[in-house]
Amino acid sequence: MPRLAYLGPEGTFTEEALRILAPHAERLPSANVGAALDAARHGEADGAVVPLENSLEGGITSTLDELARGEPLLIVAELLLPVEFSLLVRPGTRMRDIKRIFTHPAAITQCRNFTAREFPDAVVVSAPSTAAAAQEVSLPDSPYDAAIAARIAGDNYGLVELASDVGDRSDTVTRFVRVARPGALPEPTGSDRTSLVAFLADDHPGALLEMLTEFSVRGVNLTRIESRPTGDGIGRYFFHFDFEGHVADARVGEAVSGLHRVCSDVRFLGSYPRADGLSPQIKRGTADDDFAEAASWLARIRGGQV
Ligand SMILES: O=C(O)C(=O)C[C@]1(C(=O)O)C=C[C@@H](O)C=C1
Repeated sequence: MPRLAYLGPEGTFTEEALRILAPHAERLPSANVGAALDAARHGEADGAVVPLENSLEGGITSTLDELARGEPLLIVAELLLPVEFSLLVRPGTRMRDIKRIFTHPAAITQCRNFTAREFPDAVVVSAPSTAAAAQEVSLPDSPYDAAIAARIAGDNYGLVELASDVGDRSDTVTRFVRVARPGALPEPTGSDRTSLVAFLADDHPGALLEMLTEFSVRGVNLTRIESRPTGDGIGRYFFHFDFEGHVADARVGEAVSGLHRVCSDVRFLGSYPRADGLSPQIKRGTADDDFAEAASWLARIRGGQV
């Protein structure tokens, strides 16, 4: 039975994602994303499940930054999970009593219209996770009056649901990934995604375009690009890329090795099956057979067979 670390405590959306991704795994709650990834890195867990991207908010920066540094980890699976937030209170609390709300920063952003409309004067404070907020609010002497979290977190910690589906959009989805220590990659399925982090060799006009060209000329479709600060000063950024295909596909392999040539560093974060099951459109001349045929043609002309 694999042991998987996750952003805890019990009742987070991440736990729900883990239960779906690995129903038989032993679940090890961690205080934050960094701790969950470190548990996987140091062998206290066999892997971890962490949030990576939200359909409203974009990349989950704590995860993006943690995956870009420290001992490398590989993404081996992904899951798309609809997220529905509830307003949870201790029994007896009424709407008009709510002055201080506790929740995860991602939930603060996703429920901004609701909190501004219903509680214009309330303070909304960041919690380590939505379930950590619910757990805290359940304490009789908590300084917070309400948590925004999954309904299940309310059940876990004895809270009452005062309002349901309080997110600004009812169709919000978070993408979660399962990571493992480096090892064999998941087999290509024909519906795969690859992730990596690329660091610029030097800052010059067109540097980003050079990276994008490596994908474009091989017909590799990007599904996410995100710049994150390196921390070395204003204007210094590195780039997260997600794109269609598996590194075993010729066009993807060529694009990744092209990036390796033009960047100072490329950290490969894995090739894994896509949760949505979509297959890439293969542009003319970029199928595996096209690359193989071109390679044998090149070998022939190099041998003087024209
Ligand atoms: O706090 C949680 O319940 C989490 O699993 C984290 C998280 C996130 O980081 O995006 C996951 C899904 C929601 O978008 C809100 C919070």
